Amino acid sequence: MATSRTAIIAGNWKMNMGPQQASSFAREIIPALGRVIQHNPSIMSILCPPSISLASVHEVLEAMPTSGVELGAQNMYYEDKGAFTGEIAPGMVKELCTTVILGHSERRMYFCESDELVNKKTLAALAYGLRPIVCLGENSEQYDSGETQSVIKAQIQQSLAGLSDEQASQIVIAYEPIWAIGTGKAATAVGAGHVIHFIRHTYASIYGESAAQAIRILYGGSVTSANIGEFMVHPDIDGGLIGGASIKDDFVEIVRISAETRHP
Ligand SMILES: O=C[C@H](O)COP(=O)(O)O
Repeated sequence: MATSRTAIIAGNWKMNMGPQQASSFAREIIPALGRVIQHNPSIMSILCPPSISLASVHEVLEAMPTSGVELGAQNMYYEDKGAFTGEIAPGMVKELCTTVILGHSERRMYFCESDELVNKKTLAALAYGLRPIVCLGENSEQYDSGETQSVIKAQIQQSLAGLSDEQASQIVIAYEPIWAIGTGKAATAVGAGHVIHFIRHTYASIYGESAAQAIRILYGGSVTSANIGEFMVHPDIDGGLIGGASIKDDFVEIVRISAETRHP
């Protein structure tokens, strides 16, 4: 189906690049990203450095106001403020960012984040006018035993519960099969497209067809410039959440190829 959804290529730098390195990498890639985006309004790009490096990348973006590149955080807490040592609040993120990644499988795995917590964070992000990129995905055992759809359905029902009609059209979902993250074994575009189609269908059963058609659903897991084109031509896939390749020059190439191959 033809879509007017603006594609998103987001770079999740994970725990790489402190403020100085982030600033110098940002100065290197933002002008090149800006040139691609300015010629292709159907695509947007979001850089998500570690929280300690957000301010330094923000400073670079402020010096290049026409680039169109946006800034995102990799995580945040849901409370407004207070005694939550080590956490950052939605309002703090909002001062610098448009976007926040929530419920990444590494947060779920290493920091015991539940769907319930991801849901609280998602509602808080929306309340603050942030664009949440909510991550979903099955692990390799679940994939092997054919549980992908039931796992994904439960994650949607719990992580994305309680959205208002307006909020339901604003979120972004990233489908990231855990077995594909950082392994070099990306899902096939057909396989990812199939699950993403299921995500949209499940979402429609909760929030209606119009919201389901409005939201962007990205694929993530071992995406590089060598395979992004295959995902971007798929009609159900609205972009990518890029890990390892987002901290290399390859990221610019990924955005360029995405702009050229985005399905009509
Ligand atoms: O958030 C990004 C994903 O975890 C994908 O990471 P990757 O591109 O290194 O496989």
